[in-house]
Amino acid sequence: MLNIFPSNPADGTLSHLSSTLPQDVREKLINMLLTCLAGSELAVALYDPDDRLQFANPAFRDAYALASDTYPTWEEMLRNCYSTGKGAVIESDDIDAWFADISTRRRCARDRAFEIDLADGRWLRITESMSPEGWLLLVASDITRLKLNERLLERARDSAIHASQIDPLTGGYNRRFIFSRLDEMLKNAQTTCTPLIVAVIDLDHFKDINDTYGHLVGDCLLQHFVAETQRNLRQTDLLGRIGGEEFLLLLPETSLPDAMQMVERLRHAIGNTVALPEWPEVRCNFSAGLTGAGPADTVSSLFQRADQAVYGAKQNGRNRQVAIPS
Ligand SMILES: Nc1nc2c(ncn2[C@@H]2O[C@H](COP(=O)(O)OP(=O)(O)OP(=O)(O)O)[C@@H](O)[C@H]2O)c(=O)[nH]1
Repeated sequence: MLNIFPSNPADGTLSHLSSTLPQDVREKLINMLLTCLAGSELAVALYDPDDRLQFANPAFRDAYALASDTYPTWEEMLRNCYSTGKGAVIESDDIDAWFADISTRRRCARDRAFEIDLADGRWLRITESMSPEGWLLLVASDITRLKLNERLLERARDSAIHASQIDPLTGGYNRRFIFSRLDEMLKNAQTTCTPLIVAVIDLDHFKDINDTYGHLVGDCLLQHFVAETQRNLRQTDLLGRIGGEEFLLLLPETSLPDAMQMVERLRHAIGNTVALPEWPEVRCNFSAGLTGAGPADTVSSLFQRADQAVYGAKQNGRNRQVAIPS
């Protein structure tokens, strides 16, 4: 059934054609249009006001897995896609609920555009135009290449973000990221008058470990420290590597005594476990310097105080913590 031109076309273009062009010229034009559509990569279809397909070119039939002699309604066509797994991909466990949702957007605007993906992996961008009588023209172009480029760009963006935040050796946060979070957390703590504890943690005698066992063993110890610490942190706490064997730990909404208890637990847990089974004698001891954020603190003053505290811990014999209140 081909019924593109109703007996009294009200569509502007068709009226124009019918009123000004002789019958034979009109037929020639229509034939030419149909020939172009038959060979076009654009998928084109026309639905009548009852949403029944009245015309579809081969590209459209191919996209929606429609046999050449079928003229289903829009809903029949999509239900067929759903049940056969061909044509348009419909990701839903409940096809009726899916139709209820999608129907709220269909035929609501004269022109609209959207994207769909097909079971064969292609992506189409569809534009719909509706005539005043409710005839719906669909034109779809293949945007698979664009989509793939978009995916590549997204992946590149994600790995750039990852690289800008993550320390490649330990997989923990890097210096830039942890300091930017410290800035945010400090502002938040000062605005909300909630406590924030900052701890600088420095592994002890790390040079000796490198010198005795080699750099790779030192690397493994750094990885072990980060993994073990992260395992012991709350979700809101953050650890970042700010130097070779130096780390910054941020503990929001924590009092200084609680933070000291937590760091002490961590120091025992890490120092008492065998980090590297091949070298059971190698232990991961650290010194820590803690301080709390005050109302007048800046990132720099806070860090300097925590750094001064860790220096005190080193001076006092290492493998311990020193706290300087805000
Ligand atoms: N394996 C390894 N070593 C590193 C890395 N970054 C820095 N280092 C080493 O860490 C060591 C730090 O030495 P020091 O600053 O003297 O500190 P320390 O030996 O731990 O001494 P204290 O801090 O005083 O206990 C140096 O030998 C650095 O080469 C790294 O990514 N991997």
